Amino acid sequence: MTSPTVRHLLRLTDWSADDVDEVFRLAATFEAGAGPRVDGCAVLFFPPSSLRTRVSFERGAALMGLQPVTFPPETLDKPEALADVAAYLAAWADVLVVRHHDPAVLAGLAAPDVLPVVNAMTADDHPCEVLSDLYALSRTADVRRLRFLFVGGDGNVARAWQGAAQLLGLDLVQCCPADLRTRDLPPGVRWTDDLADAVTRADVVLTDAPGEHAAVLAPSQVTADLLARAPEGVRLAPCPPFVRGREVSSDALASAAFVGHAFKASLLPVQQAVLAHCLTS
Ligand SMILES: NC(=O)NCCC[C@H](N)C(=O)O
Repeated sequence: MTSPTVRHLLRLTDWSADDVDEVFRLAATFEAGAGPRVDGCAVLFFPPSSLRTRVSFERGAALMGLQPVTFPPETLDKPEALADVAAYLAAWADVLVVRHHDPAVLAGLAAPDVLPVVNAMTADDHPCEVLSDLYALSRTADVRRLRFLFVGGDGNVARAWQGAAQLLGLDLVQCCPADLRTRDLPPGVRWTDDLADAVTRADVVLTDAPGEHAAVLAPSQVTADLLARAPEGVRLAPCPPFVRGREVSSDALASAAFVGHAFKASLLPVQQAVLAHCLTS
């Protein structure tokens, strides 16, 4: 349970739909160059492999008045209690943005409620990524009326979409072989292994890197032929880093359905909005 005075973003299901609406409202103001200014310091933890989320958090923080100070996540892997780390950092920092594989590290930093902790990806969640895609979609559609098809097995991006579906009542189907599916799907989220059928009812097709399951997921590659079976106007938003010829084909990425590059531009205003929302609680 978090204190009412410190708002964290550890997982989307800790938030309310009103929080998401407020983040989208704030994101629109940041996009228009009129977002609130929040002077202070954001301490970020990112591995060297991070690209998009790190650039957009660092740039976004700087633009809104927060000085970004970035460390590798291993900085948090010392025997020192995470509550002590948070208590010391709170003297100079206003918010922590953390990418770390272990969600317990984020929970440990958040537990003393001395400053907000924002999840920039763990092994089992990625809320900012999904908020960004939903914001991009919300600019032209009512996301609650769209049908989402996640093509891929259990994982952090799958679970982030499932959390969003649970919170916002989204129509979401996971499509993958049975033994890769998420076991504890939230109420309302469905599973199928029939991709050719499921795509006929998909307005938004989502993917994630297959990790160690590339071979078994190869038949689930999203191709232009597959997308041709989808309703008109279908959008393909693969989670980067995607690989042509693995979870998506080159012709799918060259098709009009592909919105990936354009959608990720929203990481900047959405993450600024998340920071502002957490800092103004
Ligand atoms: N765009 C990103 O922030 N990357 C998401 C990578 C998700 C992938 N399942 C991973 O854990 O590396």
